[in-house]
Amino acid sequence: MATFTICCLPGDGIGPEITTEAQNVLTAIGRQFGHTFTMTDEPIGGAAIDTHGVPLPEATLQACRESHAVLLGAVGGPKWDALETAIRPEKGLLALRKGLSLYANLRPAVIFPELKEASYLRPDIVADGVDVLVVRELTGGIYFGEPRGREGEPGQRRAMNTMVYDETEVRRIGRLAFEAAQQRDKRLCSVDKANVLEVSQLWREVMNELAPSYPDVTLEHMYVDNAAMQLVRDPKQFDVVVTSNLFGDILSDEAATITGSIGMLPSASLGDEKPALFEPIHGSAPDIAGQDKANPLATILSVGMLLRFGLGLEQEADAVDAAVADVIAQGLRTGDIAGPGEAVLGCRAMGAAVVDRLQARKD
Ligand SMILES: NC(=O)c1ccc[n+]([C@@H]2O[C@H](COP(=O)([O-])OP(=O)(O)OC[C@H]3O[C@@H](n4cnc5c(N)ncnc54)[C@H](O)[C@@H]3O)[C@@H](O)[C@H]2O)c1
Ligand SMILES: CC(C)[C@H](C(=O)O)[C@@H](O)C(=O)O
Ligand SMILES: [Mg+2]
Repeated sequence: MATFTICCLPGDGIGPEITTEAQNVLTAIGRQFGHTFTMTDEPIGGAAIDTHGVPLPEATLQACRESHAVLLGAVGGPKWDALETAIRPEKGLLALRKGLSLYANLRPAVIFPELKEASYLRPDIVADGVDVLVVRELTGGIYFGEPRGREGEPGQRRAMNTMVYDETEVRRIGRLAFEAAQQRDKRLCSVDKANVLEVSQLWREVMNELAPSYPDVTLEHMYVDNAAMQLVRDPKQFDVVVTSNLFGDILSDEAATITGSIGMLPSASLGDEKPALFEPIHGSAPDIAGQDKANPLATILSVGMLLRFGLGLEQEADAVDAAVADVIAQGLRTGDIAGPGEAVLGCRAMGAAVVDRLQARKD
């Protein structure tokens, strides 16, 4: 029994809707296991631009630093699309990840047995299940490299981003990925573009240097273009995938096709220090915002990761994962994972169903 401070950042679009459901699950876990989760909502993204003029107010970053873990909904949306890059809502999220030194983003793509029909992949491909962990480097690469910006001459606009990795940055994400593979099926695939990019050649060298320290793990390398194809052609060949910031962003959205919906993919962003950050991999889904249509399960599964990786509460995390598995097994579906003719629940009803299952499992 303990008291934990959780800094919640609902953000924009569907962010507040899915965060509310995740907070209800956390409260239910607290009731069940005798913990107190003190949750405070802080502004980030477009919502913070509207109220504070910046996407990551200093007070938000400070509140995150003073918490045991951070739970984020999503940021961004058309309302802020015309803003210059420096103050776009997404900038706040990137500054938060960098500000908390969260260099490792774990994105598990697991197919629930009852959702095989919802998968975009052929039935024979997902028949035996799929379980891939994408380990995405999160605070380096082309997202943060210098120089960046706009230059050029009249009549010829030019823009620039730079992909940079230090060996230290590659080594620390590599270690984490090897260790993750040791806990799983002991297969690590490092994804790069070493046939073209210097940065990828360094990435590959460092991964190869690490390999002898993990003799139980099989390391292979794959070019990102091939990896994008193999992920949907034969996802079972992958156990843990480690890759750079941009490649990981793209491949993890692609991995969502395996599970049936991006609304099912949670994530944990970890550094060497606490607090860590937990968020669904999807965005603010402006097309369905405010309509009670969003799937809250990616955010609820992120609460599971928060309990496991952020607070070290394994049993509590297992309870969340089991409750989500139960509602899926019961046939409860939001619109994004519903098959033809299946009844569709809203975001609130799906969140409430998970809370009910937690209660039922306890009784
Ligand atoms: N971590 C984040 O906060 C994050 C991540 C990705 C995109 N974004 C931002 O979100 C905004 C919209 O981006 P986008 O449209 O490219 O990506 P998106 O992930 O928001 O939406 C892509 C598609 O997936 C659907 N979708 C997403 N989450 C869903 C859920 N929980 N339930 C059901 N359907 C869901 C949407 O309705 C949409 O059709 C942009 O401003 C983008 O920069 C933020
Ligand atoms: C919103 C954007 C900055 C973000 C990213 O690219 O990291 C998002 O796509 C994600 O996957 O979390
Ligand atoms: Mg993304």
